[in-house]
Amino acid sequence: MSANESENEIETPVTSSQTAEPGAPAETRAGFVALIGAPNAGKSTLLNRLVGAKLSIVTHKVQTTRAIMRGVAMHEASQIIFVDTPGIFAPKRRLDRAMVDTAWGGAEGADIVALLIDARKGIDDEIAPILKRLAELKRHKVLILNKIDLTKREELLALASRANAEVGFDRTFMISALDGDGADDLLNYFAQELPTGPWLYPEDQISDLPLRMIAAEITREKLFLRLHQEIPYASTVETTQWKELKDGSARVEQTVYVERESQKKIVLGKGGQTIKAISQGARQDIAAMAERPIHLFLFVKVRENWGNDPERYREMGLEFPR
Ligand SMILES: Nc1nc2c(ncn2[C@@H]2O[C@H](COP(=O)(O)OP(=O)(O)OP(=O)(O)O)[C@@H](O)[C@H]2O)c(=O)[nH]1
Repeated sequence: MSANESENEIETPVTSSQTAEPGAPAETRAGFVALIGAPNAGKSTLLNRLVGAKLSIVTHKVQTTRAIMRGVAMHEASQIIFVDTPGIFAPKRRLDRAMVDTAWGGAEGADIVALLIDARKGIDDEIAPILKRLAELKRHKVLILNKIDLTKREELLALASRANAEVGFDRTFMISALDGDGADDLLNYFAQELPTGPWLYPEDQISDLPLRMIAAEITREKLFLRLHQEIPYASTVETTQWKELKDGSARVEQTVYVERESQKKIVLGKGGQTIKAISQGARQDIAAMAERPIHLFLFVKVRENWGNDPERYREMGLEFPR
């Protein structure tokens, strides 16, 4: 483990304007799909199918942001970024209830909102309030009835018409996330419907992107636990490198962005003590999350006006510009 304040050895994070690389198909599309579903509706199963392996790791959710990146699917010339909006379902604790509006904010920022329903369960007490709220949401909306392998056709049709009577979805899909039935149609649809524009993430980072983001969130948490009085909320952490090493460990480089030189000094602490302690705590948690030993390198950089740069937020996929 080491903490380093030098800026020279670090890769420059790739910005979205750089991601429309030569060789990429002419008309690229990219956007956010908010996948909402009750626990056990089959979200993870569906995402694993659409995005591919490596996703299971992101079940360790970080509940501090409005929308949580769950994975990125590349399909033809489209980059489909799936986000989760935790807290929409079953807000039991008071804190959760307070988070519900925030969670819906995540859905509002997405290009497409997709509601996944376990067709066997139908519209129960959990789903009914979600439908009500979705009806008011002015967004591109999609209904996905899952587990059709366990459901009779008549029941599916009845369920589809009932849900559509309430919400008026732009499209309804009937799928089995488990055996893959209907998954390709869904992927084609998302790929076609997202707005045209450059990809938001470089292709070679996609498989470990969720890991990178959760790792950044862990370090940010350590930073704020220690320095919340001195450091403004706008400060942030980005994982700039995640490299799997042959011995099964990973080398992770992160940059802590602050707005002023004086804040950089605070983050570093006397003789680098503060950043060392932050790094140590973060390394342990990242290693536990990624289930492998981690070599963590932290850098501190001053970036003025960071908080006002919406492009930055979008690039992180966590907060949507309004
Ligand atoms: N038969 C059948 N089972 C499915 C299907 N999709 C998911 N399942 C099963 O339903 C259960 C829940 O699936 P998950 O993908 O873990 O559900 P989830 O919505 O991600 O659940 P949370 O992580 O709690 O939000 C698992 O046992 C899956 O195997 C399907 O299409 N058919």
